[in-house]
Amino acid sequence: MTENSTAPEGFRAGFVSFVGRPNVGKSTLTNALVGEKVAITSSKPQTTRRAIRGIVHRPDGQLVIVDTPGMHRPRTLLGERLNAVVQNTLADVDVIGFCVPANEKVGPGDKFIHEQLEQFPRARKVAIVTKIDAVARPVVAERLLAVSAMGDWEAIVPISSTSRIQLDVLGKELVQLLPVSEPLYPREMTTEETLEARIAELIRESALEGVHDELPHSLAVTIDDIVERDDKDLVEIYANLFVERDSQKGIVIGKGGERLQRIGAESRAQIEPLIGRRVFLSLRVKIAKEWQRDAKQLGRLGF
Ligand SMILES: Nc1nc2c(ncn2[C@@H]2O[C@H](COP(=O)(O)OP(=O)(O)OP(=O)(O)O)[C@@H](O)[C@H]2O)c(=O)[nH]1
Repeated sequence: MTENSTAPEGFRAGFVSFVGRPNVGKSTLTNALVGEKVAITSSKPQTTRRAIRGIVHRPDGQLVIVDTPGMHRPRTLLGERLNAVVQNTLADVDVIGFCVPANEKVGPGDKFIHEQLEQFPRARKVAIVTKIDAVARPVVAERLLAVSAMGDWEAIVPISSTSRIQLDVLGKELVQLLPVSEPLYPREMTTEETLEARIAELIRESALEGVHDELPHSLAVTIDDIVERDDKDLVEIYANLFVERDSQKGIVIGKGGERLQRIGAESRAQIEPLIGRRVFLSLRVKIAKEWQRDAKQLGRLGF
């Protein structure tokens, strides 16, 4: 601590990343800890695309959460880029929270990811058993044992993000493993992402709601323009929804444009509180063929 320090003695700050198979609840956990909607959650796997930072301000420390996409074996170029993001992120964090869901057995997918963690010796490892609200206590105990048998952990913490069980305990455990440091970010900050990126993600989340199969990987949102009107208390947002195929375009738009309208209404309801203004939202659905495999297209869509 420096002479001018405003942080209390022993204050800690640093970077934490949650890893685990798709759908184990990493984004939901980030949101629950940060207390503001920052990462995409969806009932469909592999929807988190970007390293998003959520910042948890606690009296004892500051946790900067880097939310990584699910680690998986690359199949497309997009998959490879996601994994590159994961690699770069994990090489740099102080703590890795390895998440396994209480409502599924620890399996080969979990073991694969656990093995990858050896590449990051710098980070201290904590095991987190998520979704404990979804199972009976003996099942939680079984999972804790299985995780404990996998290796050495600084701590093993069972939690539920949706029922808010043990979140404070987890926060405390994570902070204790961070270096003693001044806060890294100002108090009022909860995320480092740009407003534009957050808006695009809210739209993407609404567009994915209730649709199935490979649509999650085949949907990208770009923002063309954000216009603040002088004559009214209104912000105009022009966004594009990119899909790969005609059939997917149909899914997004829905019968008579019904689904697209709902996507617009739902996104707007979330964007308005975010920017504190009334919003006019224009959504256009476009096809970018095979964009997942095309490096040029990926660059254009911001990956
Ligand atoms: N019952 C229960 N469900 C949860 C909990 N946390 C998350 N879920 C659900 O699990 C699903 C996946 O959650 P996400 O947070 O999107 O999972 P993720 O690990 O970030 O997924 P990817 O982005 O695909 O890597 C969602 O349907 C959540 O509502 C929990 O504590 N309890």
